[in-house]
Amino acid sequence: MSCLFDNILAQMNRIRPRVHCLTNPVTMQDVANILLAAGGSAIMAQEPAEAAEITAICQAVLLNTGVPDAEKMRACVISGERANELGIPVVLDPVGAGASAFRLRELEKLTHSVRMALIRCNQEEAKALLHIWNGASGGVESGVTESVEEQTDLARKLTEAYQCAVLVSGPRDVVAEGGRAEVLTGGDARLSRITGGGCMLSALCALLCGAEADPWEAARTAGALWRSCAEWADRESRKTSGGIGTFHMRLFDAVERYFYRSTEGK
Ligand SMILES: Nc1ncnc2c1ncn2[C@@H]1O[C@H](COP(=O)(O)OP(=O)(O)OP(=O)(O)O)[C@@H](O)[C@H]1O
Ligand SMILES: Cc1ncsc1CCO
Repeated sequence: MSCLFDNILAQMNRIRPRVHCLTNPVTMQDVANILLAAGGSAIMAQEPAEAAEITAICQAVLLNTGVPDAEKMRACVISGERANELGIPVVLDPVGAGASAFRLRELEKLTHSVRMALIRCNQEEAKALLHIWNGASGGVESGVTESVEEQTDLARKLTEAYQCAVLVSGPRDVVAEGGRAEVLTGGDARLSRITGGGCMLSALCALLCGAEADPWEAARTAGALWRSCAEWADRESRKTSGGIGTFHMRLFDAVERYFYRSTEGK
């Protein structure tokens, strides 16, 4: 499978993008480690006074709005605006967008100020961003799992509304941009039993965007390989009768295996 993605992976491993992550404390360490395992690196900085400066030394920006507060959201706008000025790709992970009015209002402000290269979200978050969600929120988990047709329709509407590539995740993922859409299958359901499965996927999308990949290519590559990683981690953990903790750890081994290439002298 990875040979399909050799060019994009070679490019990422040559550039070794540094991603400015405005992320959430729940998954911050996993996000930093998954980027290192894949071949890139992370810098987490969310003080508004330094956000623009840190953005300028990175190849991509990840705006993960889990655990939001007013100052963090201000830093997201500053970083995103600077990235737009410098032509640095911005990936949005609107964690729990449908969970509170505050989140949705702040996300509206953010998306009005910053042009995203890619939005990676679950199905409830997609509906919230489209203002078609008024059900009981699943919090940061999705409160909705649609049919493949409905999920594809959701992804198409999101790409149209936000004029960027999108990856709407769930039991299967749908990547969409402009008129095209692709469904990614496989993977392992245990990915939804650890926290941060989506946060890490968003980070991998940002990493590939930072390797000068087209956001559509970045999303379908990260999405497909992340599913392969989950399958591999599932197989490996079961060999030693490992449970969900072993699965979590094996995901990092899998990302090294599927994404990382050592480069001479490094
Ligand atoms: N039932 C499933 N089978 C296979 N893969 C799944 C399943 N559910 C989720 N995934 C995968 O898990 C990853 C996380 O997707 P999910 O939709 O759970 O994101 P999320 O809710 O934003 O996650 P988090 O907030 O925990 O970071 C994606 O790669 C997704 O495709
Ligand atoms: C559990 C949780 N709460 C806010 S962010 C987060 C991690 C999953 O996005």
